[in-house]
Amino acid sequence: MNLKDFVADVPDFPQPGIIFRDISPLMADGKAYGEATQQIVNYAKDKEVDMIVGPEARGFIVGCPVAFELGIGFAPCRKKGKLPRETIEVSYGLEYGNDALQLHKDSIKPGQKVLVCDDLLATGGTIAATIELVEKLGGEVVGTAFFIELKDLHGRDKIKGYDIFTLMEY
Ligand SMILES: O=P(O)(O)OC[C@H]1O[C@H](OP(=O)(O)OP(=O)(O)O)[C@H](O)[C@@H]1O
Ligand SMILES: Nc1ncnc2[nH]cnc12
Repeated sequence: MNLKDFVADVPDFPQPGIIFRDISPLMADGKAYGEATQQIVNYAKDKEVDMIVGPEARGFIVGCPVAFELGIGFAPCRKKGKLPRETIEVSYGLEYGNDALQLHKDSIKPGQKVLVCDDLLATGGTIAATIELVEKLGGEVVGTAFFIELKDLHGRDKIKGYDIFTLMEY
């Protein structure tokens, strides 16, 4: 199955000059979504991962089924002001704006091995901020996994030294 057939390209969304890679068609196809999830599960299997962390919102779509398949927990990394209990926070830049991400202080225990999952690696701002949050809590990031990597935006340069798994490159 060519997973790229299940990704929609939307020109000029959310602003002129951006081609938005939309994974909604992939999620709508159970077989394609399952295959994409399974490939990340296979990548994670020999890493003895304790927890999955995914940044809001599309990181939940990728990370939650991976956590379920591996039989481990998922910690949501949310945009500022959404998590109800005590948090830590990091600000970051995106392809189209700036934001801040938070994790609950008790979501990762020191020494836990964490796999960070998201739908897409663009400039790398989101993944770098998520990694920073996990490490502030004492977690060890043993890998990062994405459905899509936008090579031209050089996101991987922001997370040099971390293991990166991507299913599709553009
Ligand atoms: O590598 P970067 O340049 O940081 O871009 C990638 C991030 O951008 C998108 O999220 P967005 O912040 O648009 O939020 P959403 O998932 O809520 O749509 C995407 O889901 C990644 O998390
Ligand atoms: N080009 C893009 N398409 C989809 N999600 C994104 N997040 C950041 N850049 C993106």
